[in-house]
Order: sequence, then structure tokens, then C-alpha cells
Amino acid sequence: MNTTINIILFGIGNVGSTLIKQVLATNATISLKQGLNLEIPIIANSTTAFFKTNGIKNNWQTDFEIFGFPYKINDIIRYIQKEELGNIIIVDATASRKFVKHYKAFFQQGYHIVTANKIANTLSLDYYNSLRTTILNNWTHFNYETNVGAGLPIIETLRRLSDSGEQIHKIRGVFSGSLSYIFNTFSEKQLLFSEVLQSAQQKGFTEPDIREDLSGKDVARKLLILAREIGLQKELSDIAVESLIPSSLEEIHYLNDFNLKLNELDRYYSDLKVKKSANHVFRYIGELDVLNGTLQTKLVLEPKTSAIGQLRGADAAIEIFSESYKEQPLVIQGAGAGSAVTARGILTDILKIAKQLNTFKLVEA
Ligand SMILES: NC(=O)c1ccc[n+]([C@@H]2O[C@H](COP(=O)([O-])OP(=O)(O)OC[C@H]3O[C@@H](n4cnc5c(N)ncnc54)[C@H](O)[C@@H]3O)[C@@H](O)[C@H]2O)c1
Ligand SMILES: N[C@@H](CCO)C(=O)O
Repeated sequence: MNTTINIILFGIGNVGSTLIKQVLATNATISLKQGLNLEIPIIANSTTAFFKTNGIKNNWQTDFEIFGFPYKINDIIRYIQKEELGNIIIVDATASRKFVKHYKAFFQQGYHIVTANKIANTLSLDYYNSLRTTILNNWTHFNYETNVGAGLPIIETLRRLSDSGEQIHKIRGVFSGSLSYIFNTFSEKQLLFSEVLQSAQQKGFTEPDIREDLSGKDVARKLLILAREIGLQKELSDIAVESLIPSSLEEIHYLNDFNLKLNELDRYYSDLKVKKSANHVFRYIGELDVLNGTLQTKLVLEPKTSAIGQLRGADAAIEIFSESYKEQPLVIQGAGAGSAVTARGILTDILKIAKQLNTFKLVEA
């Protein structure tokens, strides 16, 4: 008999809604080939939740609008208990700091978590370590491949190398899909910087607050996640981060006020573009030098002919230099942002847990 996996989805924006589409489209095949039924009995955004015991269907948006109601996290937990839903995988497709506060309680309930949200992995080291203790104590799983490079297998690759005793020397590259797209487009086309930003937002490459990308924070978080993955005891404050936001716009509190001043960004980047030669492109890179223990993110000019200079669209490219990949790095490259690749990465993370739960069931039977 198939094993039912109950996905509780928080965040139904770009990534979350694409995940629903992918789950509904692939469920029959997954059921046939892998013996797993993926159901989504609960979906929620920041204010509203919608419950359907046997899982949402293609008309979920209308259902959510009509039958959604204001909720608290305890309502969700109570519903799961009342309906006796098992094999719970919480999916965090938000960018919310507030939501992360519930992670420990979820693990304590025996729920597993798959997250695209980078916050939990980039809070203080104390929190990071205590979260891992909670996960272990409750025999739960925590997958977050999409934290770095969207659907690209970066964390998995690094973990495999690291687990097998391989010494990692350096990790370097373009970590941000949105910044890759922004600088590719801005370097090549006669568009205002603000027009390129809007296009990146419309394509779903940016964070809900674009300043997370422009400030370099999003890249810094990715770098920190990789550093911690290979055992480095680092904090976000250990990273030298170059912001792409001119100082005159840095103190603005509200996103709407920031958006009203985008013409200042236009002036700043038009001036910068004039200074660039035709055979170079801007690249925003991150670098983790394990041997020196330094982490930095910065804007550089790369020759168009270099590997990083040749990136297209929203591609990310991560180079891993290690004991076995000393001179020529191991390179992972491909779309580094976008709802389809990210949702597919989340689905892969869900299936990894689901397969373990299924194996456990077979062993127990
Ligand atoms: N867009 C990408 O290419 C990409 C790639 C990798 C990772 N991610 C990550 O995926 C996450 C979602 O990105 P997105 O582009 O879908 O954002 P989005 O703004 O389109 O959607 C965010 C959703 O989260 C909901 N939300 C906010 N706070 C919440 C809360 N406290 N509880 C429940 N729901 C809450 C919002 O209502 C909205 O439905 C982010 O953490 C982002 O970093 C995105
Ligand atoms: N805003 C992020 C999404 C992927 O984490 C990026 O541009 O890379």
C-alpha cells in the first residue's frame, strides 16, 4: 500500500504556488513509481489558512479565497492531531523571520521541515546548533537544498565531499540568480537599472524585499550556510559584505519609500556603467576561503571570456576547490533563481524525506 505524505505548505507566493502545481501534476507518476501519495491538506500565507483533509486540488486558489480563514499556528497543529494526519512535512516557502520561530515546536511534534527560507540557517550559531539538537532528539529531518542556488545540488555535493573527508579549500562564484540576471541584462542592454530590477522582480528571481538581494545579504546568507555546512563556526557578522545600495538609500526603512527613489540607483549605476570597458561584465561574487577563514561578497568586473563572465540569464555558478579538485574546480552551474527550479528543488527535498519514511515503514512491517 502507498504511503501518504502530508505536506503543510506555508507561503503560496511565487515558489509555493509553483510547488502546488508541480505536486498536483506529478502525483500520479510519483504514486505509481515510488509508492508515495503526496497530499497538501493545509496551505497558508501570512494571514490566512485553508484546510482540506484529503488534500487540495486544482481549484485551490478559489477555495483559498472563499474558505480561507485567519489562523494561529496552534490551529494548524490541532487540526493535524484531530484528523490524525501522519508523515507531516512542513514546507517553508516564506522569507519570514517570524515563521522560523515555530521550527522547534514543529520538530518537537515529530514533523519534518523542508525550507527555501534561509533565515533559520543564518541566525546565531547558538540557535543553529540548538536547532540541530532538536532535530536529532526528535528523530526528524530538515532539508534545505534550495537555500543555495535554488534547484542546483550544491549543498548535497558539498556535504558528500565533506562527509567523505575531502578537505575543502575554497568556494567561489556567483550565488545570486537575481544579481546574475540584473548584471547580465544591465551590462548588455540599453535599459535603466531600475527597469532591469523590475524585470527581475517580475520574473520571480528576487527576494520579496529586493533590498535583501541588493544589499548583498542574500549572497552573504548563502555563503554562511555553505561555511557552516562544512563545519566552520561562522556568524553573518564575520562576512565582509559589499552592498549594491548607494549610501543615500541605505537608511530608508520602508520598501515603498525605497521604490520611490529608484532613480537615484539609476544615476549611480549609469555612472558606473560608463567606466566599464566593452569586453567586461559586472559580476557580484561570493568567496569563502577556508584556508584563511575569510568570507566576502563583492562586485567585480570580469572579462566576458572568463567562465563567470560567460554566465547567461539568471545562472549561478559555484566553483569548489578542494583536495581532489585543486587546480580545476568542481563547478556547478545553472539557473540560480526562479520559481520552477526552486519548487522542483523543494519537491526533491520532500521526496528524499518521504523515501526514508517509506523505507522505515517497510522495515517496521
Ligand atoms: N524566488 C526564487 O527564485 C527563490 C529561490 C530559492 C529560494 N527562494 C526562497 O523562497 C522563499 C519564497 O520566495 P517567493 O519568491 O515565493 O516569495 P513571495 O513573496 O512570492 O511569497 C512569499 C509567501 O510567504 C507568505 N508569508 C510571509 N510571511 C509568512 C508567515 N509568517 N507565515 C506564513 N506565510 C508567510 C506570503 O504571504 C507569501 O505567500 C524565500 O525565502 C526565498 O528566499 C526563492
Ligand atoms: N533572490 C535569490 C533567490 C534564490 O535564493 C537569488 O536571486 O538568488
